[in-house]
Amino acid sequence: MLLRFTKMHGLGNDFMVIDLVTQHAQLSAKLIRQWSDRHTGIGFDQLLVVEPPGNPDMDFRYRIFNADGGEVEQCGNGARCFARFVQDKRLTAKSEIHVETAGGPIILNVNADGQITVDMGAPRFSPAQIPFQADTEALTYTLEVGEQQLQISTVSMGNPHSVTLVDDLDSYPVATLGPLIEKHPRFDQGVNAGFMQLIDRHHARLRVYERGAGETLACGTGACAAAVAGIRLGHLVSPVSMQLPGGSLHIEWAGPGQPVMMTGPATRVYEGQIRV
Ligand SMILES: N[C@H](CCC[C@H](N)C(=O)O)C(=O)O
Repeated sequence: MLLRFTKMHGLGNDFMVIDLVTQHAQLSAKLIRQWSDRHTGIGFDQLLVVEPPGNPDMDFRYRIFNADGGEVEQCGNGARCFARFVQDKRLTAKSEIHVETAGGPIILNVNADGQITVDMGAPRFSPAQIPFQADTEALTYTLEVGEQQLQISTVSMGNPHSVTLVDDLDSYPVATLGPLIEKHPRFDQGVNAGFMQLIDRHHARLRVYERGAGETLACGTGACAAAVAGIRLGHLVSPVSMQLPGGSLHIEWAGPGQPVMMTGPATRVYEGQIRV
């Protein structure tokens, strides 16, 4: 059987997107790892799956799988591509789309200028919600990483994030420290390791070594987590322009209990078919 898919990206964070509303396929971690391979497969950071909603009040279910085949709770860049995809495929005529994810409900708005704004829900901070092993909740924690002691913030956007402030992002050893943080034993379910350089009160630069995918050109939930961490520490003020290697995202957060609003592009690359 041939399975139709669309290759898309959000600021270079790239995706295979499949519609399992009008198609049927049995996915496995092994098959997803084959598809994600950039030499022998399609190649992507994440696979995004569109399904009918479980909750009748929602428009769709949105499932996310990392390149390593693991299913995860949330993907911000993917959410913008999801909105573009379901409109392109005429799966909805709505411009405000309510979506259920394993990390909680999100709301996608396709704006007149073609940018997409996502209500990512409220960030969570307690160690149990990350999850992260710590005796009490704090703004920052000391994490033993190799020979170093890093100061990190932790934020859940439905998926787990650590944020480390650095002075010089370009020379920072993300390739070395990223995987050590990603699989650090204090993060029971792994973590996306963000590294942020402050520019001014409304601007910062960010690199993210993603759980299950490695360093990506952009990470939407990572941008949200870093902006929130910077605001909580008093270094940043909403709105924040978060500059990633693949481009910038506009992040707004009005404070505890409030949703994080992320705005950015979604790009179609090509339509494909693969035999399953
Ligand atoms: N690697 C992430 C999922 C993708 C997040 C990222 N691509 C985004 O845009 O938010 C995780 O394991 O939680």
